[in-house]
Amino acid sequence: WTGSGQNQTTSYGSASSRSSHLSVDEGGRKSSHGPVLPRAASGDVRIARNVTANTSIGSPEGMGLYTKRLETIITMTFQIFSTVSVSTSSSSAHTTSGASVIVAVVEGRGLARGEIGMASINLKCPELVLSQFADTGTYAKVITKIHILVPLEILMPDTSSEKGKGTKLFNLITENFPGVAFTKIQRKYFNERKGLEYIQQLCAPEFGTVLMEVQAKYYCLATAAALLKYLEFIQNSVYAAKSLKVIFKGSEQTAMIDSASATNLELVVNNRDHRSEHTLLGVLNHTKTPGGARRLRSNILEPLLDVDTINIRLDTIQELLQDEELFFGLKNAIGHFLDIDQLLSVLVQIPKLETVQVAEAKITRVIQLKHTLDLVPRLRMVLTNCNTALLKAYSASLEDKRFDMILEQIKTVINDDTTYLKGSLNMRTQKCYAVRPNINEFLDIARRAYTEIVDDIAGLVNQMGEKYGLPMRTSFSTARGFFIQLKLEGVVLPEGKLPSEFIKVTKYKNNYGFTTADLVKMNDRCDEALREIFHMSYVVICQLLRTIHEHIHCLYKLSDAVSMLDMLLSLANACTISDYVRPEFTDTLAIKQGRHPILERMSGQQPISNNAYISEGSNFVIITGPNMSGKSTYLKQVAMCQIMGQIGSFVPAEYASFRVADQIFTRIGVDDDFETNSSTFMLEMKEISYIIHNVSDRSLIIIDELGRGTSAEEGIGICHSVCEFLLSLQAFTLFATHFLELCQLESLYPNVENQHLEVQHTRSNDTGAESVVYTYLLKRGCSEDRNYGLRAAEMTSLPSTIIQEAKTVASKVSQQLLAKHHSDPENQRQRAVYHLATRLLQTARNSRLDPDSLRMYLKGLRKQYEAALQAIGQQTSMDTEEE
Ligand SMILES: Nc1ncnc2c1ncn2[C@@H]1O[C@H](COP(=O)(O)OP(=O)(O)OP(=O)(O)O)[C@@H](O)[C@H]1O
Repeated sequence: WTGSGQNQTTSYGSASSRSSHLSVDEGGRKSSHGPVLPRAASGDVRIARNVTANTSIGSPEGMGLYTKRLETIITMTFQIFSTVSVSTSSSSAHTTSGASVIVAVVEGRGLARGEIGMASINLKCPELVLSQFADTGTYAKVITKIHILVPLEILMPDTSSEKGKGTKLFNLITENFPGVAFTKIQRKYFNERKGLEYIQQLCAPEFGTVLMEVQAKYYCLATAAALLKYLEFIQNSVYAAKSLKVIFKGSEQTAMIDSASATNLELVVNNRDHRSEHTLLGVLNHTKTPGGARRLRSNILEPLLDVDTINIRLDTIQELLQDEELFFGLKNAIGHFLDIDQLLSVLVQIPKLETVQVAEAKITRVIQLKHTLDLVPRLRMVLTNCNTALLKAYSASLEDKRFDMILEQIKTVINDDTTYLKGSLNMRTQKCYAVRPNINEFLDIARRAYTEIVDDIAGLVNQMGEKYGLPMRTSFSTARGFFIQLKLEGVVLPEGKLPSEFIKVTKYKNNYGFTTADLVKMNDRCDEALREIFHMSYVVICQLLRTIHEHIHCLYKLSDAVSMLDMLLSLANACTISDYVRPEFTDTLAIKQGRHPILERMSGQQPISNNAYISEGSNFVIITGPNMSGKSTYLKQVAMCQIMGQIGSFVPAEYASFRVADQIFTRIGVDDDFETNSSTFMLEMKEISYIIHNVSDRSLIIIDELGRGTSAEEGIGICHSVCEFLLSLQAFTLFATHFLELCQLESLYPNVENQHLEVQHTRSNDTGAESVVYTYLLKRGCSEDRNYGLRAAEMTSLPSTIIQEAKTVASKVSQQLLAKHHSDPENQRQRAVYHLATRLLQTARNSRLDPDSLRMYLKGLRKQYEAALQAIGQQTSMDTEEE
C-alpha cells in the first residue's frame, strides 16, 4: 500500500462535476451547498415517459428514440457498476468468510519491546477499539486478542519485517493466522500524533472520555492512525466528524482464554464439524439479533472479571425468569430489531465515490433507521416496570428525547407506511416510494413512469399468456429483474416446446423461467427509471441526514441496550430449556451435581452429574480412571461451568460457586496417532510451556493426559515435574492422567486430592467374559483400575498369551520406575522441605488457632520434618523450639 490512492476511480463523469451532482457530506465538512439535481437528468425522465406513452413498445422507431435519449445515462451507469466491482473486488474473497474486522498491531522498540498497541474496527460496526498492554515473550495476549477478533486483515509496520527477517511478533502473527490477509504499512503512518488528531476529530461526544484514557498511550494511537488512514483508502469513504464510537479495552477487564483452550473446549466452534451447534455458544445462543449473537460470542471468549458486573447480569436473568410477561414482552420487542451496528456503520460513513449502489444503500439505511426507531416506544413500554438495576438503566437510556426527535424529522420526508420488509421486490418498492410525494416534482414524475412501466410489463405478460394460451406469471428476482414464469403442471406446450420468442430459458423442477426481447427492453427502462428515482430520493435523503446527523449517536445507546438485552434473554432462555442454577462468587470452586452443558443438549437426556470442589487448601485435583470413563468430559464440564458463571449465566448444576479466574488454560490430549506422534509430543510440550510461562495464582488450569506422546517413563517424569511446578502456585488445577503413579503426590503434598471416575466390572456367568460398565461417577481416591490399556486390549481379539506377557512387563516397569523415583535422596529431601513449607504457608494463611494450639501444631510439623530427613540420613538443623 502506497497511500497514494492511485486505484481510486471516478464515476458520474469527471471528478470535478461530481460534487455538484450529488452532495453527500452529511457532516457538512466539505460542502455547504445543498444538493442540486441536474436539469438535464430530470428532463430525460420526462422525455422518456413521453416516448413510452406515445410509442408502442418494441416498435423500432420508439425504441430507437428512447435508446438514443438514454444512451448517455446507460453508459454512465455501466461505468458506475463496473467501477463498483473494481473497487470492491479486493475484499470480496473475505466477505464470503464473514470476517469483517481489520486490525493494526505495533510493538514498541528498544526498551519498550513487549509493549503492544492495537486498534481494530469492524467494517460492519462503527466502533474503533483501542488497546495497549505489556505482553510476555510468548505474545500470548496479542495472539489471543487477534484470534478473538477473527480478522479479515492484519496491518503491521513495514519495519516489523525487513530484508526477509521478521521480528518475533511478526513471525508469530503470520504463523498463527496463515489464512488472513496481511498488509505491511510504512512505519510513518503509525503516527501517534495523527492518531490523537483522528480520535479528536471522529469520536462521538458520548465517548469523549476515551481521549483521557488514550492520550498518553502512544502505541495504540499510532495503530489508530494507520488503521483509519488505511480504511479511508480501501473503503473509499471517510467517517463523518464526531461519529465514531471509540473505546479503550485494556487486558485487565476480562479473563483470558487462549485460542488453543477455546478450541479444546469447543466454546464457539465444534472441532469435528464447523457447522455444528454442539458448542457452548450453540447451547446458549437463542439470540434474535446479529448484535446479540456477536455479544454472546465475544463474552464467551472473554468472560468478565468484575463480580459486581456479573451479579448485575445474574439479577437481570433472575428477574426475566421470574416475570414471564417481561420475558416474552422483551423477546417479542427485541426480535424485530435489525443489525443496528451495521446500520450505524453506513450512516456515519461519507463515501468518496457516489454511485447508484451508494444511493440505494443510503435509502435502505434510512428506511431501516425509521423501522428501528419505530420499535423504540414498544421496547420502552416493556421495560417500564422492571426492577433490577441493569433493566432500569436501559429503560432510562431509552428515554433519550433524540429517538423521537429523529423519527419526527424522518417522517417529514419519508412516508409513514414505508417500512423495512424482507424480499428484494418488496424492498425495491419500499425504496421507490420512500420519499413523500410533493417534495420533488421530478421524483413524482419518475415514480409515475416507473409504475406505468411495471403495469406495462404486467400487461405484456398477460398478452403473451393469451397469445399462446399458457398460464404465465410475472416474477421478479434481483439478478434477472422482471421475467416470466410458467408452471408445467397440466400444460401442453404448442409443438411440445416453448415458442422461440422466449429466450434465456431456465428450468427448475416443474417451473420454466424465461423472458422476451421486449421484456428485456422494458426491464432496462424500468431499471433506468428506478435509478432516476434512487438518484433523486438520495438527494432528498442526504438533506434529511444532514439535519439528523448530529443526533444519531443515540443509536449507539440503542445498539448497546438491544444487544445486551438480547444476550441476557438468550441466557435466560437457556435456563428454561434445562435446569440451571444461579452461581455465587467466593474463594472456592464448588459445583454440586454439575453437568456438561453440550453433552446434555446433545444426548437429549440428563448426563450423569458430578460434584467439583477446589479450594485454596486443596487446589490440585488429580483425576484418574480408565479410557472412556468420562475424565475429559468432566474436566471440560468444570471449565465450561466456570466460563458460563463468569459471563453472568446460570449454570447446569444444583449449586455452583466459583472463584473468579483471570485466565483459563487447557491442555487436552489429542487422540493417539502413531504417524504424528512426535509432533503430538511437541504440541503437548508447547502447550504446557505456554501455561507455565503465563499462569497466575488466580488461573484455572485443566490438563488432560499430559505425556501421552512419549514413553511412559518420560511421560511420568514430565507429569511429575509439571505437577510440582503447578503445586507451588495457588492456581486451581484439574489434572487427569493415566499414570496412576502420580496419585502418590497426594501423600506428599497437602494441597493435592485424588479423585477417580468409577467403572464396574462384571463377569458373565455363561461365558466368563468380563465386561465394563461406565458409571461416569466421580469418587474419592485413585482409580483401582490399573493397566486399563491392557484391559481394553483384552476386549479385542489379541491372543491371551500376548496380553499376559504385556501385563507382566508393565507391572515390572511400573515398580522399577516408582522405586527409582522414591529412592533418590535428593527427591525425598526436596519433598520433605516442600511439604513443610506448604503446610507452614497454609497455616499462616488460614490459621485462626490460638497461640498455644498453633505452637503445638508447629511442633508436630517439625517432628514430621525431622523424621522425614532422618529417614534419608540427613541432618536436621532445627535444634531449638524457637527455630
Ligand atoms: N457424565 C457423563 N454422563 C454421560 N455420559 C458421559 C459422561 N461423561 C462421559 N460420557 C460419555 O463417555 C464418553 C467418553 O468420555 P470421555 O472422552 O470424557 O472419557 P475419557 O475418560 O476422557 O476417555 P479417554 O481416556 O479415552 O480419553 C463420552 O463421549 C460421553 O458420551
